[in-house]
Amino acid sequence: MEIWKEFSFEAAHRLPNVPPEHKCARLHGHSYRVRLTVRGELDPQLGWVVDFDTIREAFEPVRAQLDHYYLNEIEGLSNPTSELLARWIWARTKPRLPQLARVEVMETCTSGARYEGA
Ligand SMILES: Nc1nc2c(c(=O)[nH]1)N=C([C@H](O)[C@H](O)COP(=O)(O)OP(=O)(O)OP(=O)(O)O)CN2
Ligand SMILES: [Zn+2]
Repeated sequence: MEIWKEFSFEAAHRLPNVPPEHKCARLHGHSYRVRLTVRGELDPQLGWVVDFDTIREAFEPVRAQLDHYYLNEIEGLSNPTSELLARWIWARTKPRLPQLARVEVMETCTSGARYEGA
């Protein structure tokens, strides 16, 4: 079974590798949303896969590195596209949450990226 929990953080970024006339070459910000999906067996006694709070505890130190920062200044995020941000979050969260199955990053209401470890 899969369960998920959603988070949000505010951050600024620009995309350094797009043409200078591209809108994302300019500094701008997003209210990012992150959905973490965990896959596992249902505990018959507790009736859940993992406590939602376990997901929150695993992600919070990672979220704290992003919230209200300029993403381009963070190590490993010099080109902070949704795709690379999803991979960055996976690399830092998976060791803390081994059941993690999917990271989804929603940069706007209509755009996002999904990463499942490959
Ligand atoms: N594949 C990707 N394309 C784009 C990314 C990205 O990370 N991966 N990022 C951007 C920009 O950061 C931009 O801020 C978001 O793009 P977009 O969805 O075009 O944003 P809009 O709010 O302008 O979109 P609407 O068309 O108004 O829905 C660009 N591309
Ligand atoms: Zn953007």
